[in-house]
Order: sequence, then structure tokens, then C-alpha cells
Amino acid sequence: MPGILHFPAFPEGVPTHPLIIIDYALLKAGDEREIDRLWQGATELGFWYLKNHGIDDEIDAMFDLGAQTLALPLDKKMPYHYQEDGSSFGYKSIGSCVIDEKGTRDTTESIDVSQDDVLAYPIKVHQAYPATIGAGIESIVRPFVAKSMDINFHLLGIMDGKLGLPKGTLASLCTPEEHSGSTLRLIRNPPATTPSAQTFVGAHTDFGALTILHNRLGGLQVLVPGQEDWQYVKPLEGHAICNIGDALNIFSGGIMRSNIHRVVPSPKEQAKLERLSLVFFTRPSFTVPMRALTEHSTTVAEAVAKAPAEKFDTGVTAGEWLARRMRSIRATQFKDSETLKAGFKGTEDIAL
Ligand SMILES: O=C(O)CCC(=O)C(=O)O
Ligand SMILES: [Fe+2]
Repeated sequence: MPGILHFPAFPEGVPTHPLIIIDYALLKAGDEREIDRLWQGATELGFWYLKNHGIDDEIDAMFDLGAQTLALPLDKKMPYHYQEDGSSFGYKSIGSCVIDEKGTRDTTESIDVSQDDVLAYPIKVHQAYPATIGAGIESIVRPFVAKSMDINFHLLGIMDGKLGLPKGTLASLCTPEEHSGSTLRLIRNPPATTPSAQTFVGAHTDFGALTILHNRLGGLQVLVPGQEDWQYVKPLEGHAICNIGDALNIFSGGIMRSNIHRVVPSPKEQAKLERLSLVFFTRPSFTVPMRALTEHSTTVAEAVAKAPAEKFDTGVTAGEWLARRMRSIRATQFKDSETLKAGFKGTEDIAL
């Protein structure tokens, strides 16, 4: 699949939110001004564009392999469907999750390939995958995962510095040496041209630490603090979209922002096309407690001291946090809006 420039342009006249653009090459070079700008992105909205990340080829190849996998007939995908236990690894069929408090079923199909499974392949750690994934493991999947991990770990290192944490703290909480929910995800939605076309992915904060997203078509929207209306994030050629998830919000005592976002049909002409997006989620190891790192940083301790008691000490591990949120949106689990809201709750500071 070719890059953004081969798709119909993102249309004029729709509300967009210009994210701060961070230059990864400058971050790697230790540029202090760029490091400050990254911190601004991580703390103000919790979303930023990342350019010069150097992984365009790996992204293109992963898009192609993901598209090829999702294009398999249903009977070649269903044996790899993800489980009811709150894991998201494997294939997710259309309609198996809900997108709102009414229990509306989604139109989204996706496949999550666990980082643990990719690194250990051909040993299965969590889940088996369609044969296309195995066929592309060395040439496509592993390079994409390795480079995505490099980027996220570099960003986590910068965040250690900004929070006054000992070097390597955040990376150690997400270490690939322990099992985690870290995963790549390829999402597919059919064209959505009818006026009744519904939301693709309901409003949410991300469940893990740090997300890198690759979009070719519009559809991703953010709810900017203090504003009433959702705004599109325009895909830009060669720019990834990064965002903070619940774990970094909690570890930092709320200093980093895990912002609400959702995916709706692509705007105007773009809605005529199938929408594919590619995501890489770095999540903490399953056993890591979801609590602020107060004992490792006075900056975090001071932030927590200003917050209501218990806000940043959830009493659960990252594995439990992820499983609760995943389970709550499974269509088979849906009971009523209150149960969904309680089960799906993330670190958003407004009602979803
Ligand atoms: O498809 C997208 O643009 C974003 C998907 C997303 O937010 C997610 O999977 O958490
Ligand atoms: Fe998300």
C-alpha cells in the first residue's frame, strides 16, 4: 500500500486540530528545545505528530501485510479470534465489540499481534495468528515491531528525564523481558458513505503507556480540553501520530495527559474508501502496579500530593487494567450503560 499522497486529499472545511510536530531526528540528537516541545505535547494534549522517524518502509510493508491478512476469508481468520478473557491478541471480527453506552455493535475488524509473540516466534506465547503473519515475521513484522519499540523506548527515556526519574525507569516498566499487552494492531473499516454511518471506534483513552499510530485517511478525532466539539487529526505524509495512554498518566501522577479520542468515518470524499490504520501500543508488563511513581521522583510525588487521595493508586496491575477495559467492550459482556461505563473507565477527566 502506498503512502498518504496516493489517497484523496484530506478535505478542506472540516474542523481539525493541529498537533505539535516533533522531529525525531532532533530528539535523537539531544536537541533540548525539541525535548521541551515533546514534553509540551505529552503534558498539554498528550498527542503529537512525529516526523523523521525513519520507519516509512517498515510501515508500508506492515500495512500491506495487515491488509493481506484481513483480506483472508472469514474461515481463515476466525480460528485466531481473540478470547473472551480480556486479551486483545488475535483477530477481532466485525460486531464483536460495542462502540457506545447503548451497546451498538461496531463495524470494525482488526488484528492485534502481540509483541511477545513476535519476539518469541515461532514459539507461541499468547496466541496463534493467520499464516500470513508467520510468513512475514522475519522480513516485515519483526522489523516493524523492533523499530516501533526503539522509538517508544527513546521517548520513554526522555520522559524519565523530564519527570526526574532514574534513567531507564519507564522502559524497565515496559521491558520486553516480561510479558505485556504491547501489540501491533491493523484496523479495517469498510467505506462509510451513508448518512447513518456510525462511529468506527468509540471514545476512549488508550489503555497502555505510549501509542504510535499511522493514518492514511482521516477519521481520528480528539476532544481538546476546554472545547465542546470533536476535531479531526489530519494525517500528514511521513508523520506518525503519538499519544500518551493511561499508564503514563498514572505513573506520572497526572502530569502526562491521556486524552480522549475516537474514530469516525473519514470526511467527505475519503469516506468512499476502505479505511486501514496501523497502530503500535507499548504497554507496561502485566505485573506492574498501576500507581504513580512517587517514591522515584519528587516531581511525581508533588503532583500526587495535589490530587484527590487514591486517584493515582488504582490497586490493580497493568494486566488487570487492560483486561478490565478490553472485556467491558465485548458485545457478549454488554449489560447496560452503567456497567459499561464502570468497566471501560480509563484516565479521562470528563465523562465519556
Ligand atoms: O484508527 C485510528 O486512527 C485510531 C485507533 C485507536 O485509537 C486505537 O486503536 O486505540
Ligand atoms: Fe486509541
